[in-house]
Amino acid sequence: MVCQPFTYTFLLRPCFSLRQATKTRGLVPQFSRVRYPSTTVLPLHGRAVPHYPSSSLFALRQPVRTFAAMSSSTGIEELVKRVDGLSLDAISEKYPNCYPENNPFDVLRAHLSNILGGVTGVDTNIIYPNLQWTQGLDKGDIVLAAPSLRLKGKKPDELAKEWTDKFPENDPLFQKPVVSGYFLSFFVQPDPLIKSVIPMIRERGAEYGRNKFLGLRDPKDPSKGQKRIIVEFSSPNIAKPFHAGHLRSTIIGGFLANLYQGAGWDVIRINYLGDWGKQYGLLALAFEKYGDEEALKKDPINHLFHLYVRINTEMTAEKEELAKKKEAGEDIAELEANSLDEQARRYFKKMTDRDPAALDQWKRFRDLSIARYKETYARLNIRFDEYSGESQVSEEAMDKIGKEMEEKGIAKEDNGAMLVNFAELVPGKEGKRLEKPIVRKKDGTALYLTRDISELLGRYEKYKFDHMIYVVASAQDLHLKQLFKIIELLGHKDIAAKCQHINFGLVQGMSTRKGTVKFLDDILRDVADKMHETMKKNEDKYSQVENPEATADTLGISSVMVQDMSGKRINNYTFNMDVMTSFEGDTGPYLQYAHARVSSIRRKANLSDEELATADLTLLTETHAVNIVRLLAQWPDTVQNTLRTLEPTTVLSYLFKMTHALSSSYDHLKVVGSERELMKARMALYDAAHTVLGNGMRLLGLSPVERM
Ligand SMILES: NC(=[NH2+])NCCC[C@H](N)C(=O)O
Repeated sequence: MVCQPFTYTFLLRPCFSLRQATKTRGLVPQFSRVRYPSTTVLPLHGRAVPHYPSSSLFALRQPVRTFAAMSSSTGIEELVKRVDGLSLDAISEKYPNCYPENNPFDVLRAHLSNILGGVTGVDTNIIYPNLQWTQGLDKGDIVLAAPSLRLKGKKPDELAKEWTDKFPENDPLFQKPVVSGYFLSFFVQPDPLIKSVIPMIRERGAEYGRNKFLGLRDPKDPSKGQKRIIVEFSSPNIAKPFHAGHLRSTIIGGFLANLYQGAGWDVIRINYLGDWGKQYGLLALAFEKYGDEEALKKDPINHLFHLYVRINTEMTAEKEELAKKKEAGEDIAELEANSLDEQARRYFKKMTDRDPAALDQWKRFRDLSIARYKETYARLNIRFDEYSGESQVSEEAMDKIGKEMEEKGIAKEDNGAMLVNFAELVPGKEGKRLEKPIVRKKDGTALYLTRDISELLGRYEKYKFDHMIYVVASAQDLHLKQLFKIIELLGHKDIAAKCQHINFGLVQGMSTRKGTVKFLDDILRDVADKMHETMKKNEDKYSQVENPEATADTLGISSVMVQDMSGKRINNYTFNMDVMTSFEGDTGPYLQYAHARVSSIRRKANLSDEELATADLTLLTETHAVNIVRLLAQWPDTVQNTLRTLEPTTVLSYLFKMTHALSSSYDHLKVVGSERELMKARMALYDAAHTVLGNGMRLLGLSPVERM
């Protein structure tokens, strides 16, 4: 299997090499292309006094006010108002793709750029995208690599020192930078950060981390509506096992759909079932022979699978038999004409000819299977807007496209079949790499690729999407490349450009305890059982859990999902039930435990919302408390960065950083047993952490548990 190289040069990492430093273009996704004229900033003993021209462009840009009006922003105002002349509107006017109402780091970067503009003499819009994340809190909150500003003449180390000396002594938001080589590390002043971030999280709740403006068609004018994205994922094949590839597609696709939804896109989730082809003719035959109505209704997925396996075994035996006879010189023409293979072909022909009885039968299989899939997806917090599938692609549409491909010289006849010889159509190596796929068989039937071509264009007709993501294993890299290229060759370069294949590696060593058949339900049941056993080991705790089965189920699902999301998508990983269900290490159960623990502190503290809202946050002075807040402040930026990496691990690594900071803080920041005011302040902090952990877990598709 050919794996695609991983294309993201940096994820959460700051630029620690010069090459990276000069290559990376900042942390904010460049969704909107609006660029604003650079403005004059006069640093005045740490007070940046921005000058904003009132050009007609700004007169047009009303949304800033709309943004502020749409979100209650008292928390973030706490941060902004510390700096004279700084305001939310001023920040979003000056810096592109900046949403300070949603993101404390946008405020911090804007203010820091304003200061550094004066200190370095470099345009603030060049500085802003070069302000990077740090590798850890000990390295600061923001880092700047001096060479990234591309000033000629002086050595980067010297520049870094010079800038540090010039940096204002008493800046309200930043301490003096720390220099190491040519890196300047900036540490945020704790007080304004704590007083803004905790209230901000309280105000925004589940919205903290979301940014509805990113998905607007025109960020300047919300009335123009949202951008639309189709996420196609899961896409199992009826009557065949739901294998690891489908599981990964389901997990990653569900996450991506949530991610875009949180960014304000109009998200359409499509499940493109494998439900068409000769094998479904064979399945129908099997049902005629051995089908059992009761069994079908009770467990359609398993029943159909067993029929499918049985008839396939028979068919293979029959084929061998025929081959032997043929070798022995017997005339097998008649036998062949009545073979299972031939019967299946004829049955499928009836289906494509829309024979009502044949179609009815097949539709029943499909509907019953979908009903069952839906139950399983619900356990994973997933629902689809559309169950599409290979069967839903119309023969007429495919005929039409087939003719068009022929007319345009894209598909050519070859031995009765139609194929696309990419080597003749696309110059260079790419043409060769795309190979020579068939789009019509000799007998006139369409193929997987043919159906995908029609389906893609049909979806565009129907949804006019701005973007479409296919979450499919990297084993199908070639298939999707061929698909997108054909769309392009058909003259739809614009549509092809909107399509993206999100691929992923293999899962190794996955089999259920009872056998090797890997239906999603079986996998989840096995993991839940295992989780249940683990829970039972701690008798004390176990006796306190109200509904251990349900909790074990949720924990089991979290185990599978977290293991899947731990590495980069393209990496293969080994399905290891012992590792994933352990409470040690960065696992699903550990993440759930961290969340439940904060809930339990809140229950024990027994403080009202009112008490938390009015807590005196100046009492949070310990390094542990400050560090938790620094991490909490990163959450919206992490989500925004995830829109660029499209990697669940970007979110997951953040969440684990958060859980580690929490677990090391408990001894230092006791809630129960502390003096009342301190108790309130600390609980307000932990409550904010609870919100952010929950938001992150839900974004990944997990169901956070309050007790376990
Ligand atoms: N549009 C697509 N081809 N999506 C992927 C479908 C995956 C296919 N059902 C399989 O199991 O391999």
